[in-house]
Amino acid sequence: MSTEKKRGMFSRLFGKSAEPEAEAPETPQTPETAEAPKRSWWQRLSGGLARTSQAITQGVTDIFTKRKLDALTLEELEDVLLRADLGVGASTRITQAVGKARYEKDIAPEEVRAILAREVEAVLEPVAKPFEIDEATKPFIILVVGVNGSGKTTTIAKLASKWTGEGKKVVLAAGDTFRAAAVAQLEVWGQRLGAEVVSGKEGADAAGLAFDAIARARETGADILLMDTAGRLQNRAELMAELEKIVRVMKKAEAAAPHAVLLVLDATVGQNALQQVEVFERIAGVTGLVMTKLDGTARGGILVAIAEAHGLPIHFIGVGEGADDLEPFTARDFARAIAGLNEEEAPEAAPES
Ligand SMILES: Nc1nc2c(ncn2[C@@H]2O[C@H](COP(=O)(O)OP(=O)(O)OP(=O)(O)O)[C@@H](O)[C@H]2O)c(=O)[nH]1
Repeated sequence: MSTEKKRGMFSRLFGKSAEPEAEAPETPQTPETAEAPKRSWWQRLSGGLARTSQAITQGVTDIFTKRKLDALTLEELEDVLLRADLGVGASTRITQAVGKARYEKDIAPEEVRAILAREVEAVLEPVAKPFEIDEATKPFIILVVGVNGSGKTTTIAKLASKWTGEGKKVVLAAGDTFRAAAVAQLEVWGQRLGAEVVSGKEGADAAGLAFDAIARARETGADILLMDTAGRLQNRAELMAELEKIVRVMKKAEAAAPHAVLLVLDATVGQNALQQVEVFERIAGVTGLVMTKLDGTARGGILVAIAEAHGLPIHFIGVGEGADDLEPFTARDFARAIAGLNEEEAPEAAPES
């Protein structure tokens, strides 16, 4: 990505210019101090998933308004789910579950959407795992991998913002040594967030940089080391070999490293994401997924297909470019949002006896 683009990305993330200032601001701008009225996570999630949920709800309404539930309407429902990229397995199962409900009878579109939400939640629940940082392991070393432009650097900035905001000491390693713009950008973010950035010269060996970054994070008593890497297509053997080397060298510095390997997936790439998971998992030992750009697609069901196919934990999802637009993944909220249901009301507190 060009330097210009990266600058735009910075201002979208933190509402500020990406240029380092002559004088550092007294209080770094964080999402908490930004002036825009804060939308709740549900508002951002349902807003971000609007394209997917509209495609599904419109499809369901068109099919089931004034028509009974039979083989033809079920087939049409399955097509709507496949178009939203939920994958064959989940689409077939959901369709069967709807079929069982009221075969040969009328069914309201709302009822279909409720069944859909329930079934999607059942697929996602086992993979919706909070990202855990072992506090006893310092530095906790996180390697961030993915194809070009999937959102790695943005995700690192969002996570670093979250964790520095919680008072954790974070070191960033600018492992995308191919692009000077990426390194410069991470340095600006580091400055803003008060996180040290370890970087090398353009074209420097990324594995060597990883080794140095671990040493530096240790020296400075950091809680977390977030290691960025260059984007690489999963079918480019030499780039995947370089990634293998990064992992190998990290282990020389710290036998248990990396403690977590996050694969950042761009939801807009559709079914190709399934292959990305397979290759990155094999090469780098991916421990969990971050799915970005769910706001940029009507095919957000891909997350369901990935959950079914791979069973890897999904830790975070991104539904926009702002620092607040990345949140821990929860199966129920996601399922309700793509089925076009409302936010679930908090259960009322039990009356005191
Ligand atoms: N709409 C939207 N855009 C996002 C999201 N996450 C990241 N982006 C945008 O995606 C673009 C690429 O993000 P980067 O973080 O540069 O991606 P990268 O993986 O580091 O890219 P390379 O270093 O080129 O491999 C930027 O314009 C980001 O603002 C998201 O959840 N929603």
